Amino acid sequence: MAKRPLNVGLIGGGGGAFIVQPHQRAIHFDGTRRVTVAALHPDAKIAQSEAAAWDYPIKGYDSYDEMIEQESAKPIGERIDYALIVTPNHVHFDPAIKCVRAGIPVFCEKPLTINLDEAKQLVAAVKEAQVPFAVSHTYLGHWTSRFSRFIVTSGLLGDVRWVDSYYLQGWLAERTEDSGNAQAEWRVDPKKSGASLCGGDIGTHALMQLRYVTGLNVDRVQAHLETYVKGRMLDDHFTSYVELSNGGKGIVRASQIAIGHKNDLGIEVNGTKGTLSWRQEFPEEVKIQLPGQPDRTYFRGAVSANDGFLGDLPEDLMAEPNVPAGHPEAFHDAFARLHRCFEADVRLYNDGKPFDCDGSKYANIDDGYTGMAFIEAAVKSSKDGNVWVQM
Ligand SMILES: NC(=O)C1=CN([C@@H]2O[C@H](COP(=O)(O)OP(=O)(O)OC[C@H]3O[C@@H](n4cnc5c(N)ncnc54)[C@H](OP(=O)(O)O)[C@@H]3O)[C@@H](O)[C@H]2O)C=CC1
Ligand SMILES: O=C1CO[C@H](CO)[C@@H](O)[C@@H]1O
Repeated sequence: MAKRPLNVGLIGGGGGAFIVQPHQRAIHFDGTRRVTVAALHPDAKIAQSEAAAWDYPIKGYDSYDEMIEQESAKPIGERIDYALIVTPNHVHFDPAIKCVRAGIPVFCEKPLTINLDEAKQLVAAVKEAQVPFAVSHTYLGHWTSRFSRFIVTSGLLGDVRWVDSYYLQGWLAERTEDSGNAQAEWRVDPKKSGASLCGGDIGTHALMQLRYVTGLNVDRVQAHLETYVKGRMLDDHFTSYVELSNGGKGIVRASQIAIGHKNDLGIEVNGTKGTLSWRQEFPEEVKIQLPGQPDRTYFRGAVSANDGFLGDLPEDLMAEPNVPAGHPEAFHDAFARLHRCFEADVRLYNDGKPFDCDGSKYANIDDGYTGMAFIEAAVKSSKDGNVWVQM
């Protein structure tokens, strides 16, 4: 029997907002989810006019408070099945905790909050309410990220010795915030962004990629937060040396002043038996290098078991919906995979059944918390003279 499409409510996203658009496309990707309602703007009038002008019919709410109150009063099937929070960082905590307390599952943009105290409160609320909660670490949604995780965590590269996880951009190399760029304006404001600009905005993606692909945690961090563009109150360049939970080490680094780099997120893992490398700007390829052997490049869609390096491949990995090799998947596919996996947990939740939300398919509330703990530790380390700080 055809499934009832899940109803999604947007919080934020009016006007020329950015990340709402890839999300709403990804929500509609499978036909099993759709956007039905939205609180698109802090100003009620604008929120309503933006909703009325939306590209397909949605119900507009004056505010997210009104949306949460009215939607949570409806029965499952009529109300929103989950809320997507795509507001600037300082407007994550309030709508997220209100949704959670109202029993509404949340798909929240990263970083989880603007400080660790908010993150702690949110974790407690999610644990108490037992609702599915996703944090939007986009790049885990690439099939090749899943594949990389399998390769590293199954021990095919031996023990992890060193990891370089990075996210390099150049769009804030000048005072972009003075040129009417709304996305830059709030990101450079500590009240809206949090204690770190570059680390919070994109360093958290690099940290999450490291933790996801290796299955390891960061135990200690020693960081340099630097500001190259004059007049900024926050870092636009972020470098951290980290100790991993298996005794290995690595670098989690990010830059927004690296001219020429667009969204250059990537990871290299050096194990005792080989090296894996992956870059999200070329998300169809995973490179494996083994001593004394020619380099191997695996292309999504063209991976087969028992090829002399890979053993058997996990059924759920191979069963993930994708298109044949050579028809490239990218950013929107990654978002869609995250929403698809979240949908599965939301459906279980709606049916009163146990759901996973275990971090293997998308980042969960604990991952969001870890991102904030990492930023807090890195900021402290940098301020205190680049000392080691325990996570
Ligand atoms: N996962 C990923 O790959 C990405 C994640 N992000 C994250 O997504 C979030 C949004 O970033 P981005 O899209 O670039 O930001 P934008 O500034 O483009 O969009 C934010 C939107 O939220 C609206 N908004 C602000 N306050 C409220 C409120 N109280 N109620 C309703 N709407 C509100 C803004 O309206 P107005 O501006 O008019 O106030 C704007 O429409 C950030 O947390 C960012 O870190 C961003 C890019 C990529
Ligand atoms: O999380 C993010 C990833 O992509 C964006 C750019 O396209 C970032 O700047 C952003 O905040």
